[in-house]
Amino acid sequence: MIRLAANLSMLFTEHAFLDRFAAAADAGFHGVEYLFPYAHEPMALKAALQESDLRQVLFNLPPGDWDAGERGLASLPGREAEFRDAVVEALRYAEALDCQRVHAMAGLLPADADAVVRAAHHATYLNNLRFAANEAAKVGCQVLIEPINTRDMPGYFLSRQAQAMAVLEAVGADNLRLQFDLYHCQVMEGDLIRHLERQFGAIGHIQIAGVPQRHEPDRGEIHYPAIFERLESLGYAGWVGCEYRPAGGTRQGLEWGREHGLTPDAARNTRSNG
Ligand SMILES: O=C(O)C(=O)[C@@H](O)CO
Ligand SMILES: [Mg+2]
Repeated sequence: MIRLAANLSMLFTEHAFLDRFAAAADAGFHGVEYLFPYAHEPMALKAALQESDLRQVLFNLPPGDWDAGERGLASLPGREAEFRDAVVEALRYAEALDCQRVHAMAGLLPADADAVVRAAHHATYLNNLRFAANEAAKVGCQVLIEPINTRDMPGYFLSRQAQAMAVLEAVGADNLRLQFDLYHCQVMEGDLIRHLERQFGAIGHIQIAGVPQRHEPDRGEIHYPAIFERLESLGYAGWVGCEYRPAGGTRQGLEWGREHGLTPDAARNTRSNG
Protein backbone atom coordinates (compact mmCIF):
# COMPACT_ATOMS: atom_id res chain seq x y z
CA MET A 1 0.00 0.00 0.00
CA ILE A 2 1.40 3.41 -0.95
CA ARG A 3 1.87 5.97 1.84
CA LEU A 4 0.20 9.27 1.03
CA ALA A 5 1.35 12.57 2.53
CA ALA A 6 -0.72 15.75 2.42
CA ASN A 7 0.97 18.81 0.97
CA LEU A 8 -0.21 21.52 3.36
CA SER A 9 0.78 24.35 1.00
CA MET A 10 -1.90 23.15 -1.40
CA LEU A 11 -4.36 20.97 0.55
CA PHE A 12 -6.55 22.12 3.44
CA THR A 13 -5.99 25.78 2.62
CA GLU A 14 -9.54 26.27 3.95
CA HIS A 15 -7.78 26.32 7.35
CA ALA A 16 -5.09 28.48 8.94
CA PHE A 17 -1.69 26.87 8.41
CA LEU A 18 -1.28 25.33 11.86
CA ASP A 19 -4.84 23.96 11.73
CA ARG A 20 -4.11 22.10 8.49
CA PHE A 21 -2.23 19.40 10.40
CA ALA A 22 -5.32 18.25 12.29
CA ALA A 23 -7.41 18.54 9.13
CA ALA A 24 -4.95 16.27 7.30
CA ALA A 25 -4.94 13.71 10.11
CA ASP A 26 -8.75 13.75 10.24
CA ALA A 27 -8.81 13.02 6.50
CA GLY A 28 -6.66 9.92 7.11
CA PHE A 29 -3.13 11.15 6.31
CA HIS A 30 -0.20 10.01 8.44
CA GLY A 31 2.40 12.31 6.89
CA VAL A 32 2.61 15.95 5.77
CA GLU A 33 4.86 18.05 3.56
CA TYR A 34 4.77 21.73 2.62
CA LEU A 35 6.89 24.36 0.95
CA PHE A 36 8.36 26.26 3.90
CA PRO A 37 8.26 26.00 7.69
CA TYR A 38 10.16 29.20 8.43
CA ALA A 39 7.22 31.47 9.36
CA HIS A 40 6.73 29.30 12.45
CA GLU A 41 8.98 28.29 15.31
CA PRO A 42 10.08 24.65 15.11
CA MET A 43 8.42 23.96 18.47
CA ALA A 44 5.01 25.15 17.20
CA LEU A 45 5.30 22.85 14.19
CA LYS A 46 6.49 19.98 16.32
CA ALA A 47 3.48 20.42 18.61
CA ALA A 48 1.11 20.44 15.60
CA LEU A 49 2.69 17.22 14.33
CA GLN A 50 2.55 15.52 17.70
CA GLU A 51 -1.03 16.54 18.46
CA SER A 52 -2.14 14.95 15.21
CA ASP A 53 0.25 12.00 15.29
CA LEU A 54 1.77 12.98 11.93
CA ARG A 55 5.21 12.53 10.39
CA GLN A 56 6.97 15.48 8.79
CA VAL A 57 7.97 14.05 5.43
CA LEU A 58 9.50 16.95 3.48
CA PHE A 59 9.93 20.71 3.22
CA ASN A 60 12.07 23.06 1.13
CA LEU A 61 15.21 25.02 1.92
CA PRO A 62 14.75 28.80 2.15
CA PRO A 63 14.39 29.76 -1.55
CA GLY A 64 15.77 33.30 -1.67
CA ASP A 65 13.22 36.11 -2.10
CA TRP A 66 10.11 34.09 -3.02
CA ASP A 67 7.81 37.12 -3.15
CA ALA A 68 10.18 38.81 -5.59
CA GLY A 69 10.01 35.74 -7.84
CA GLU A 70 13.09 33.80 -6.75
CA ARG A 71 12.70 30.01 -6.84
CA GLY A 72 15.69 28.65 -4.98
CA LEU A 73 19.38 29.40 -4.65
CA ALA A 74 21.20 26.17 -5.38
CA SER A 75 22.39 27.02 -8.92
CA LEU A 76 22.83 30.78 -8.51
CA PRO A 77 26.45 31.93 -8.96
CA GLY A 78 27.39 34.55 -6.37
CA ARG A 79 24.76 33.42 -3.86
CA GLU A 80 26.76 30.57 -2.33
CA ALA A 81 26.99 32.10 1.16
CA GLU A 82 23.21 32.54 1.25
CA PHE A 83 22.74 28.98 0.05
CA ARG A 84 24.95 27.67 2.85
CA ASP A 85 22.94 29.64 5.42
CA ALA A 86 19.78 28.17 3.89
CA VAL A 87 21.16 24.65 4.34
CA VAL A 88 21.99 25.31 7.99
CA GLU A 89 18.54 26.78 8.65
CA ALA A 90 16.70 23.95 6.89
CA LEU A 91 18.65 21.31 8.79
CA ARG A 92 17.89 23.06 12.09
CA TYR A 93 14.19 22.61 11.31
CA ALA A 94 14.69 19.09 9.94
CA GLU A 95 16.32 17.98 13.16
CA ALA A 96 13.65 19.58 15.33
CA LEU A 97 10.85 18.04 13.26
CA ASP A 98 12.56 14.67 12.76
CA CYS A 99 12.24 15.20 9.02
CA GLN A 100 14.45 13.07 6.80
CA ARG A 101 14.18 15.01 3.52
CA VAL A 102 14.74 18.60 2.43
CA HIS A 103 14.27 19.88 -1.10
CA ALA A 104 16.88 22.30 -2.45
CA MET A 105 15.26 24.33 -5.22
CA ALA A 106 17.66 25.10 -8.06
CA GLY A 107 16.66 28.67 -8.93
CA LEU A 108 16.05 30.43 -12.23
CA LEU A 109 18.30 31.09 -15.19
CA PRO A 110 18.35 34.65 -16.51
CA ALA A 111 16.07 34.99 -19.56
CA ASP A 112 19.04 35.70 -21.84
CA ALA A 113 21.26 32.90 -20.47
CA ASP A 114 23.77 31.61 -22.99
CA ALA A 115 25.92 28.48 -22.78
CA VAL A 116 28.50 30.21 -20.57
CA VAL A 117 25.88 31.30 -18.04
CA ARG A 118 24.32 27.83 -18.07
CA ALA A 119 27.69 26.26 -17.42
CA ALA A 120 28.26 28.61 -14.48
CA HIS A 121 24.88 27.63 -13.00
CA HIS A 122 25.67 23.96 -13.49
CA ALA A 123 29.05 24.24 -11.73
CA THR A 124 27.55 26.23 -8.87
CA TYR A 125 24.73 23.71 -8.55
CA LEU A 126 27.12 20.78 -8.22
CA ASN A 127 29.28 22.53 -5.62
CA ASN A 128 26.30 23.67 -3.58
CA LEU A 129 24.63 20.27 -3.67
CA ARG A 130 27.87 18.63 -2.57
CA PHE A 131 27.96 20.96 0.43
CA ALA A 132 24.27 20.41 1.22
CA ALA A 133 24.49 16.62 0.99
CA ASN A 134 27.56 16.59 3.20
CA GLU A 135 25.90 18.72 5.89
CA ALA A 136 22.63 16.78 5.67
CA ALA A 137 24.42 13.45 6.04
CA LYS A 138 25.66 14.58 9.47
CA VAL A 139 22.05 14.64 10.70
CA GLY A 140 20.77 11.62 8.76
CA CYS A 141 18.86 13.68 6.22
CA GLN A 142 18.48 13.44 2.43
CA VAL A 143 18.70 16.41 0.07
CA LEU A 144 16.32 16.24 -2.88
CA ILE A 145 16.36 17.84 -6.32
CA GLU A 146 13.20 18.10 -8.41
CA PRO A 147 12.82 18.76 -12.13
CA ILE A 148 10.02 21.37 -12.41
CA ASN A 149 8.15 22.11 -15.62
CA THR A 150 9.01 25.36 -17.34
CA ARG A 151 5.42 26.11 -18.28
CA ASP A 152 4.58 26.76 -14.62
CA MET A 153 8.03 28.03 -13.71
CA PRO A 154 9.68 29.59 -16.78
CA GLY A 155 13.46 29.62 -16.58
CA TYR A 156 13.73 27.03 -13.80
CA PHE A 157 17.22 25.60 -14.04
CA LEU A 158 16.32 21.93 -13.44
CA SER A 159 13.51 20.91 -15.76
CA ARG A 160 14.33 17.48 -17.26
CA GLN A 161 14.68 14.07 -15.65
CA ALA A 162 17.92 13.23 -17.50
CA GLN A 163 19.45 16.49 -16.31
CA ALA A 164 18.60 15.59 -12.70
CA MET A 165 20.03 12.09 -13.09
CA ALA A 166 23.27 13.52 -14.51
CA VAL A 167 23.54 15.92 -11.57
CA LEU A 168 23.00 13.10 -9.06
CA GLU A 169 25.68 11.07 -10.75
CA ALA A 170 28.15 13.97 -10.93
CA VAL A 171 27.75 14.78 -7.23
CA GLY A 172 27.74 11.11 -6.25
CA ALA A 173 26.39 11.47 -2.71
CA ASP A 174 24.22 8.65 -1.37
CA ASN A 175 21.86 11.05 0.39
CA LEU A 176 21.32 13.29 -2.66
CA ARG A 177 18.16 11.93 -4.28
CA LEU A 178 15.50 12.62 -6.85
CA GLN A 179 12.16 14.18 -5.97
CA PHE A 180 10.10 12.65 -8.75
CA ASP A 181 7.02 14.77 -9.31
CA LEU A 182 4.88 13.00 -11.88
CA TYR A 183 2.93 16.15 -12.66
CA HIS A 184 6.06 17.99 -13.81
CA CYS A 185 7.40 14.96 -15.66
CA GLN A 186 4.14 14.51 -17.54
CA VAL A 187 4.07 18.16 -18.61
CA MET A 188 7.68 18.10 -19.84
CA GLU A 189 8.26 14.54 -21.03
CA GLY A 190 5.50 11.96 -20.39
CA ASP A 191 6.45 8.25 -20.45
CA LEU A 192 5.94 8.17 -16.68
CA ILE A 193 6.21 4.46 -15.94
CA ARG A 194 9.44 4.11 -17.94
CA HIS A 195 10.90 7.12 -16.12
CA LEU A 196 9.85 5.59 -12.82
CA GLU A 197 11.50 2.29 -13.66
CA ARG A 198 14.73 3.81 -14.96
CA GLN A 199 15.12 6.22 -12.05
CA PHE A 200 13.73 4.07 -9.30
CA GLY A 201 16.99 3.58 -7.43
CA ALA A 202 17.59 7.34 -7.25
CA ILE A 203 14.15 8.34 -5.97
CA GLY A 204 13.88 9.83 -2.48
CA HIS A 205 10.33 11.14 -2.72
CA ILE A 206 7.37 11.13 -5.11
CA GLN A 207 4.68 13.75 -5.70
CA ILE A 208 1.45 13.51 -7.66
CA ALA A 209 -1.28 15.65 -9.22
CA GLY A 210 -3.63 15.52 -12.17
CA VAL A 211 -2.46 17.01 -15.48
CA PRO A 212 -2.95 19.59 -16.92
CA GLN A 213 -4.79 21.46 -14.19
CA ARG A 214 -2.88 20.19 -11.17
CA HIS A 215 -6.13 19.12 -9.54
CA GLU A 216 -6.90 15.77 -7.87
CA PRO A 217 -4.98 12.77 -9.31
CA ASP A 218 -8.21 11.14 -10.51
CA ARG A 219 -8.77 14.07 -12.86
CA GLY A 220 -6.88 14.56 -16.06
CA GLU A 221 -4.66 12.60 -18.39
CA ILE A 222 -2.55 10.51 -15.96
CA HIS A 223 -3.96 7.11 -15.04
CA TYR A 224 -2.68 6.91 -11.45
CA PRO A 225 -3.99 3.41 -10.65
CA ALA A 226 -1.43 2.06 -13.16
CA ILE A 227 1.33 4.21 -11.63
CA PHE A 228 0.51 3.07 -8.09
CA GLU A 229 0.42 -0.55 -9.19
CA ARG A 230 3.89 -0.21 -10.73
CA LEU A 231 5.19 1.59 -7.64
CA GLU A 232 4.00 -1.27 -5.48
CA SER A 233 5.45 -3.91 -7.74
CA LEU A 234 8.79 -2.06 -7.68
CA GLY A 235 8.60 -2.16 -3.87
CA TYR A 236 8.50 1.60 -3.29
CA ALA A 237 8.59 2.15 0.46
CA GLY A 238 8.73 5.95 0.53
CA TRP A 239 6.05 8.62 0.68
CA VAL A 240 3.84 9.93 -2.11
CA GLY A 241 3.09 13.63 -1.60
CA CYS A 242 -0.34 14.84 -2.69
CA GLU A 243 0.76 18.14 -4.19
CA TYR A 244 -2.30 19.31 -6.04
CA ARG A 245 -4.80 22.14 -5.91
CA PRO A 246 -8.21 20.71 -5.04
CA ALA A 247 -10.80 21.55 -7.68
CA GLY A 248 -13.32 22.21 -4.88
CA GLY A 249 -13.05 21.54 -1.16
CA THR A 250 -10.07 19.43 -0.05
CA ARG A 251 -12.17 16.83 1.81
CA GLN A 252 -14.72 16.50 -0.99
CA GLY A 253 -11.90 15.85 -3.43
CA LEU A 254 -10.27 13.04 -1.40
CA GLU A 255 -12.59 10.22 -2.42
CA TRP A 256 -9.89 8.88 -4.78
CA GLY A 257 -7.64 8.22 -1.78
CA ARG A 258 -9.98 5.78 -0.05
CA GLU A 259 -8.67 2.80 -1.95
CA HIS A 260 -5.14 3.93 -1.10
CA GLY A 261 -5.55 3.87 2.65
CA LEU A 262 -7.09 7.28 3.34
CA THR A 263 -9.77 6.52 5.91
CA PRO A 264 -11.34 9.79 7.01
CA ASP A 265 -11.68 10.33 10.77
CA ALA A 266 -10.15 6.96 11.68
CA ALA A 267 -7.10 8.67 13.15
CA ARG A 268 -9.21 11.12 15.14
CA ASN A 269 -11.29 8.29 16.58
CA THR A 270 -8.12 6.46 17.58
CA ARG A 271 -6.72 9.66 19.14
CA SER A 272 -9.89 10.44 21.06
CA ASN A 273 -10.05 6.85 22.31
CA GLY A 274 -6.61 7.44 23.79
O1 LIG B 1 6.27 22.85 -7.13
C1 LIG B 1 6.60 21.70 -6.80
O2 LIG B 1 6.31 20.73 -7.49
C2 LIG B 1 7.34 21.45 -5.56
O3 LIG B 1 7.51 20.32 -5.20
C3 LIG B 1 7.86 22.58 -4.75
O4 LIG B 1 8.65 22.10 -3.72
C4 LIG B 1 8.66 23.56 -5.50
O5 LIG B 1 7.91 24.63 -5.87
MG1 LIG C 1 6.67 18.90 -6.59
